Amino acid sequence: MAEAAVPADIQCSGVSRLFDGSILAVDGIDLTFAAGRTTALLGPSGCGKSTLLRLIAGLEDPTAGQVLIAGQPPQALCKQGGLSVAFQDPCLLPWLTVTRNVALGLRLARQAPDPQAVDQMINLVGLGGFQNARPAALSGGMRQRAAIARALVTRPRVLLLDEPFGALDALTRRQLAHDLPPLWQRQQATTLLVTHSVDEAVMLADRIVVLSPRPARVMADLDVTLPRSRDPESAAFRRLSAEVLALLIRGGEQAQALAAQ
Ligand SMILES: Nc1ncnc2c1ncn2[C@@H]1O[C@H](COP(=O)(O)OP(=O)(O)OP(=O)(O)O)[C@@H](O)[C@H]1O
Repeated sequence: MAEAAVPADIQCSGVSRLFDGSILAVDGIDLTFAAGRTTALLGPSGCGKSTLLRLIAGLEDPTAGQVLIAGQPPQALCKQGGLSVAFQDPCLLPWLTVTRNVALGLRLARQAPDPQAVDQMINLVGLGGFQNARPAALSGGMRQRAAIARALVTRPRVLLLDEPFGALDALTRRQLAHDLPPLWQRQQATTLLVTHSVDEAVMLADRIVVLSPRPARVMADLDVTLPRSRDPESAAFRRLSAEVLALLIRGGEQAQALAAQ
């Protein structure tokens, strides 16, 4: 199995999304995500993070502005099987084994069957020995490992992750956040990670974009220059975490002050 796909940059120009004529979820986002980098999107609950990710995935259309991936609309990359999405809910088909659930990723991306790649990916995510298990026989963390395997087996150029570890207990979350990111970093997919966890963002991302309370606007955009193999106990890590947390809190306070006017 080839390790890396050809990366693709993502360009959001003036992207807005209005729901039901009055709920502005995303407002005029101008962001470029460089090919092959991992960006964490952070923001308060309900601010529009998932909407922005869905717009980039081509699952929603913007009401203004446009999203281009490698110069094309997202739907073009989807049709070529170059874009994978993983959500908080692993969305496995309960009647299929792990192997067939992961192989489904290739089918949905219109790629040729590749049993060897499927088996290799299952082993890489740490599910070796569970190829014939059905989702009901797996723990929550194992199901999420299978979902990530399904997303990565296609070697996507763009990987969109919406709180992939969000529904897991703290220990499992930590374990998966340790085990799985090296796999997508090795594939060099352009990765966007929506998360509520400041520490997860600082641990995994090359860049952190902090969004304002709804409607989502870019409030801060930081490069994470800490070397890889980051130590969450180090002074530099703690300093950056505190800085990002302060930005989030400040954004929430500003929104409250505006609402009270
Ligand atoms: N299909 C829809 N129809 C109407 N409103 C919607 C729709 N999808 C999202 N919204 C609204 O848009 C806003 C942003 O929602 P979104 O799910 O993008 O936020 P989020 O930041 O991902 O939230 P959370 O962190 O809690 O998952 C919310 O007010 C939500 O109710």
